[in-house]
Order: sequence, then structure tokens, then C-alpha cells
Amino acid sequence: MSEVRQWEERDAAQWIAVPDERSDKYTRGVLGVVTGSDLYPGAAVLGTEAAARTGVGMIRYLGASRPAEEVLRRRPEVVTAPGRVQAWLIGSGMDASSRPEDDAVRLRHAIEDGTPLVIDAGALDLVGDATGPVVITPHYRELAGVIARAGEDDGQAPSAADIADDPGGWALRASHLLGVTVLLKGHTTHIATPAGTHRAVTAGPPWLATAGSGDVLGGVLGALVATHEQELSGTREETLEALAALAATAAWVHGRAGERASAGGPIAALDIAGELAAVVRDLVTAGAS
Ligand SMILES: NC(=O)C1=CN([C@@H]2O[C@H](COP(=O)(O)OP(=O)(O)OC[C@H]3O[C@@H](n4cnc5c(N)ncnc54)[C@H](O)[C@@H]3O)[C@@H](O)[C@H]2O)[C@@H](O)CC1
Ligand SMILES: Nc1ncnc2c1ncn2[C@@H]1O[C@H](COP(=O)(O)OP(=O)(O)O)[C@@H](O)[C@H]1O
Repeated sequence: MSEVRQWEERDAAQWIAVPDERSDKYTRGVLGVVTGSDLYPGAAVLGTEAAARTGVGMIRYLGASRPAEEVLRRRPEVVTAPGRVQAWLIGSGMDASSRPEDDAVRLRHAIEDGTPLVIDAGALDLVGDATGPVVITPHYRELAGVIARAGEDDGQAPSAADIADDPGGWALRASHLLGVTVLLKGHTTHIATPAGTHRAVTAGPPWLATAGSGDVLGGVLGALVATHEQELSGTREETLEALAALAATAAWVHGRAGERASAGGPIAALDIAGELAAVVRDLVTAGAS
């Protein structure tokens, strides 16, 4: 049984990259994003908004044209021209069972370029094809699907209910099975690595259980991964460990932003994104003192 490390504010404060006088948008890090679809254009807006509010040098949105229009309407800072990126966020607001050929090509480009990947929702079926280091961000139903596709050792894939009964254990098993870092969402979010490390984050209120909340989390994590190129350039094990620290930090930041957005009442997902910059600012201030 591996030991669970509770991820707290002081831990998260170590994983925020603060720009200095020599920084430019490229040295800070560029996040490539392939999310959203005609069916779910809003997920692309939520993820890019969250990444921009978390802090990143540039966002390249390289998904389909309908969500691209919505993203640009909301965030004209986003660039839709292709180019180099330091990390990818893929899959939020996509449906693997009805994937258009254009999206298949876009996703293949992302998973084959060797840079770190955050894989969410409708790209989780591609986890085995990724060439770079990966962190996946499933909820319970999605993790059940991922494990079933990967083929559990004894052929007995868990149901979502099984995973809900032992989320930490299943995050660890899935991480070992797939060779990727796993962030399993829930009231407590569990982050596991193939080496058997286990972090847990309990930071946000149950009001976070609202449509689009996970799409915001994807954007936070994408921004954090894109801005830590150096920390993600070690051995495979070191890189998956750094991805786990970044994933735990994303869950903590998302939870705290949810707490602020809620103030005891209901939350709309875009409101979580609206609180992110203040949460990051407070973390940076706390880390500096
Ligand atoms: N604004 C947006 O664009 C949003 C996009 N989203 C995207 O939507 C896609 C699907 O995500 P899901 O997590 O919903 O997919 P899942 O495939 O995990 O969930 C669908 C399951 O929920 C069940 N279900 C549907 N409606 C239900 C109801 N009223 N009561 C009980 N069970 C019900 C279905 O039978 C199915 O088993 C993802 O790509 C995700 O990123 C979501 O994040 C929501 C917000
Ligand atoms: N009961 C809860 N308490 C606190 N946080 C929750 C709770 N339920 C869900 N969350 C958080 O809300 C988000 C929901 O993500 P997800 O299920 O992917 O939703 P969506 O697909 O609609 O964006 C996750 O970050 C998860 O950790």
C-alpha cells in the first residue's frame, strides 16, 4: 500500500512558474490546445479561458473551426496559427465515438510530437499511442472506460461504482497499467504515478460538481505543464513525477478557485476560471514570503 501525500497550499506554491525580466512569451511556454467540437464548443472556451487565467506565454488553439470562433470571441489573445508548443491539452469537449477525420488528424499530430500531453475526456482512447509523457484527467466513468480498453490483468475491468469505492487504489492501478500519470477527479482528487506515488487533493466544495468544471481543470493543468518545460525534461520517471506534482497543483488551484467562486453558493464553470488569477497571485505571494 503506498503512502498518500495530501497536497497543500505550500506544496502548490512550489509549482507556479513566475516570469522574470528576461522572460518572453515563448520562454514562458506555449500551450497547444485541441479541444471542443460542434457538439461541445463551450469546453474549448472554458479550457482556454482557464489556461489564460492560470498564466502561460501563449495559447495556440488548433481545434475545429466552430469552437475556434467561440474561443476567439472570448479570448482574442489566443493564436490559431500552428507552431511549436511546450505542451498539449487535448480531448475536452470531444466525443471519441463520433470523431471527424479532421479532428483525428489534429489529435494524431499532437500525440506524436513527443511533448508532454494532458489527455482529457474524448481523447482518452488515444493514451496508448502518445509518444511524449502523459497525464490523463478522467472522472470515474471515464477511468472505467480507459481501464476496460487497456485490458485489466485478470480481464475484470472495474465499473465506475468500483472506482468510486476505491479511487486512490484504482488511480494507482491504472497508472501502473498505462505507464502514465493519472489524475482521477472527484471530491477528493487522486494523482498517481507508475512508480506508485500517490497524492490527494481535497480543496473545493461539492458545488464544483457542475458541467464544464472539469474542462476548466484541464486548462489549468495545461498552463502549468506548458510553463514547466525544464522540470519535465528529466528521465521518464522524473517527468511523470513532475507531471503528478503539477496535476496536484492544478487540482488545488481549481479547488481554491471553486471555493472563491462559490462563497457557499452555486457556481457556473466560467466563474471558476474567473477566480484563477487571484488564486495564483495569492500562491505566488505565499511562496515568496
Ligand atoms: N460546455 C461544454 O461544452 C461541456 C462539455 N463537456 C464535455 O462533454 C463530453 C461528455 O462528458 P460526460 O462526462 O458527460 O460524458 P460521459 O460519457 O462520462 O457521461 C455520459 C454518461 O452519463 C449518463 N447520463 C447522461 N445524462 C444523464 C442524466 N440526466 N442522468 C443520469 N445519467 C445521465 C449517460 O447515460 C452516460 O452514461 C466530454 O467531452 C466533456 O468534456 C462537459 O464537460 C460538460 C460541459
Ligand atoms: N462532490 C464534489 N466535490 C468537489 N469537487 C467535485 C465534486 N464532484 C466533482 N468535483 C470536481 O469538479 C470537476 C468535474 O469534472 P468533470 O466530471 O470532468 O465535469 P465536466 O465533464 O462537466 O467538466 C472535477 O475537477 C472534480 O474534481
